[in-house]
Parts: sequence; C-alpha cells; structure tokens
Amino acid sequence: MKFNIALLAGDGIGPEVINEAVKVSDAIAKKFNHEITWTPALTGAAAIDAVGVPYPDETHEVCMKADAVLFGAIGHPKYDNDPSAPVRPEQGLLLMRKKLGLFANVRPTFTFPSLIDNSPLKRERIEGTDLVFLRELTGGIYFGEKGRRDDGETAFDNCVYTRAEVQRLAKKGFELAMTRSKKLCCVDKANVLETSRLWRETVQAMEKEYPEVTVSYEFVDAVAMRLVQWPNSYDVLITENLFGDILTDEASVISGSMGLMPSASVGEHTSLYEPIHGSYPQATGLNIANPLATILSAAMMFEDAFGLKDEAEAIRAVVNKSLEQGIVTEDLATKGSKAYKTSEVGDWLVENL
Ligand SMILES: NC(=O)C1=CN([C@@H]2O[C@H](COP(=O)(O)OP(=O)(O)OC[C@H]3O[C@@H](n4cnc5c(N)ncnc54)[C@H](O)[C@@H]3O)[C@@H](O)[C@H]2O)C=CC1
Ligand SMILES: CC(C)CC(=O)C(=O)O
Ligand SMILES: [Mg+2]
Repeated sequence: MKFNIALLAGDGIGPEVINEAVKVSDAIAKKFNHEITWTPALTGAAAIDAVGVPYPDETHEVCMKADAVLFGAIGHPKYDNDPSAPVRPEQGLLLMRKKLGLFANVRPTFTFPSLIDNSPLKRERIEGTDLVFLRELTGGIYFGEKGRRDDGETAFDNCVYTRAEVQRLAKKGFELAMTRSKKLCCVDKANVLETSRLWRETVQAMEKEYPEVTVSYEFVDAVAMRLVQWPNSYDVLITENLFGDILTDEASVISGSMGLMPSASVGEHTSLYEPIHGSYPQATGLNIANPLATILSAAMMFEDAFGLKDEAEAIRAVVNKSLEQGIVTEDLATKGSKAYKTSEVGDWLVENL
C-alpha cells in the first residue's frame, strides 16, 4: 500500500521524537512492502518564527490531503513565560484540531510488564491496568469565549458544550466500551457545572441504545484520586476537554513515564496521531527525550488509519522487547543502568524489528 503522511514535528523535542517515529515507520513499511511519502509542514512556534502564524493555511492543506497526520509537540518557553504574547503556539494546536474536526482524542493508559517498578505507584495497584480515555477535543473551556473585562482586573474563559458535541463523543465511548469490557465511566462535575449536567443528561439518554454497557457517573475530583488508587477499576472513560487533558497526564504516571503514552485524535476529516506530552523544552536538542510515545502513536496510525494490525503489532512487540532489554531513555533508566539516547532507541528498534 502507498500512504501520504503529513509530518508536523513542531517545537522542542517534537522534531527529535518525530525523527525516531519516521525511522521506525519507514522500517515497518519496508518490512511489509508499503511505501510512505512524508510531507513535512510547519506548526507551533516554528511556524510563528517562519511565517507569523502557528497553523498556516499551507499546513492545513497538507493535512487535509494526507491519509493521516503524525504530530510531535508544540510550545516554547518564550511564549509560556510571556502571558501577554498576542500569538501563541498552542493557538495553532487548537485551530488545527478544530479545522481538522478532531473531536475525539483516544488516550490509552497501559502498563508494560517490564516497567511496573518504574511507576511510583505500587505494583499491586497498577499491574494489568488497561484503560482508555476518550477526551473531547474541540469544545469546552479551551474553545469558549475568553477575555479581560474593561477594568483590566478580571479575566474569563467560558466553557460551552452542545448536546450534539457530547453525543458524538459519547457514541464513540459506548462503541469502544462494546468492544472491550462493556464498562463506561462518564467523568464530569455535574454537582457544580451546567455543562457537566448536560453531559450527564445526554449520556443517560443514550444508555438505552447500549443496554449491555454498564455506565457509571463519577465526579472528576474523585476520579483523579481513584485513577491512581484503583486504576484497574476503570475501562473506558469519557470526559470533556480540560478534564481529559489533566487526567491523562496524571494517568501517565501509572505507565512509568509521560514519554510512553500515545494518542489518536479522530473525527470528521482526517486522523492525527500524537504523543500526549508536550514539547518538553528542557530536553530540546539533548537527544534524551523518550521517543516511544510518538512511535506508539505511529503504531496506532498503522492500525486505525490504515487498517494494518500486523504492522502495529510488530511495532508494539519491538517496543516491548526494547523495554525488557533495558534499551531505554533516561526517564526510564533505573539507578546504575545505562540511559540510551533518543536516537539510539530508534536505531535499536529499527535493527530489531
Ligand atoms: N500536544 C502538545 O503539543 C502539547 C504542548 N504542550 C506545551 O509544551 C510545553 C511544555 O509543557 P509542559 O507542561 O512542561 O509539558 P511536557 O509534556 O512538555 O513536559 C512535562 C514533563 O513530562 C516529562 N516528559 C514529557 N515528554 C517526555 C518525553 N518524551 N520523554 C521523557 N519525559 C517526558 C518531562 O519530565 C517533562 O518535564 C509548553 O509550551 C506547553 O504549552 C504541553 C502539552 C501538550
Ligand atoms: C495546548 C494544550 C491543550 C495541549 C495539551 O496539553 C494536550 O493536548 O494534551
Ligand atoms: Mg496535555
């Protein structure tokens, strides 16, 4: 098969982890007789520097024409440390998600048997964890009206959801639950927020369409606690944009590193595969970032976007093998063991595929 993949490396460690994902994807393509054409495009701070905007029209065109998009990360300290910057890399990320219609961000959280002791959480709590967050990605407080009042002393960010937005995300959640253990948790703050009450009411109304699915409704603050206390009690979780963003970073602690967790952003026009982490600016250019979240995102791309399960499994298998053999970057290296460079991990995976 032939694929055209849009390649959006972004900022910070983005280009470094993307580089390794390209190496591994090309090796997989070669092994299974596929042909990949990568089309790089600008995004984030790199795009602001080059053309003044964080998600240029040309980049959007490239994404729309591609069979899938592989995304690194965006963000730069010069914007993080300047709250008054009029144009920000993150605006590009949000615009990209909106324009590509990527309303559902699938974020699996799982453990690797060889890394159980890398987690600060106790083995008996986390062993066997295998849950999936479906994070709503194009609505909520990140996209509502925001601003400052005339007094200059007051700021606001509105959280808005429509029933249709909740329904399309929840539908994916129910469908996913049907393919797994038929357990769905709707995470909200319905005791306080009107948007959460709309979420709860909408999901409750959909329950009759999926009689086999057992749905629980839990408040986000309690989920934040139970997620690290009893992660095995969850299977599929649906939630709004902000809650999903926060809870999935928290959940990455279960796996042992933020640098391990992949995701798929799916929706209307195309699908995009991205690690859940950001541009980790402290590591930029040091060749130390863990590339596995991006490589495992590429595995999700092979499976979900191209329907190539064997290729995806081959990537996951070699990743598992590398972890078992201690070929890991410094975030996973235990005391006294060697920390491999980002590019060394990629090279090892290619050689051992
Ligand atoms: N999707 C995206 O492009 C995202 C962009 N950002 C942006 O990234 C910048 C940095 O944000 P932070 O809050 O520091 O989040 P971050 O996810 O970049 O880093 C947080 C911490 O996670 C760990 N980490 C992240 N990626 C790793 C990797 N590949 N290997 C090993 N460890 C890793 C590091 O300990 C790091 O200090 C900001 O500009 C932010 O806006 C943040 C989150 C997502
Ligand atoms: C700019 C943020 C919305 C990015 C982020 O934290 C994420 O998508 O996980
Ligand atoms: Mg995040």
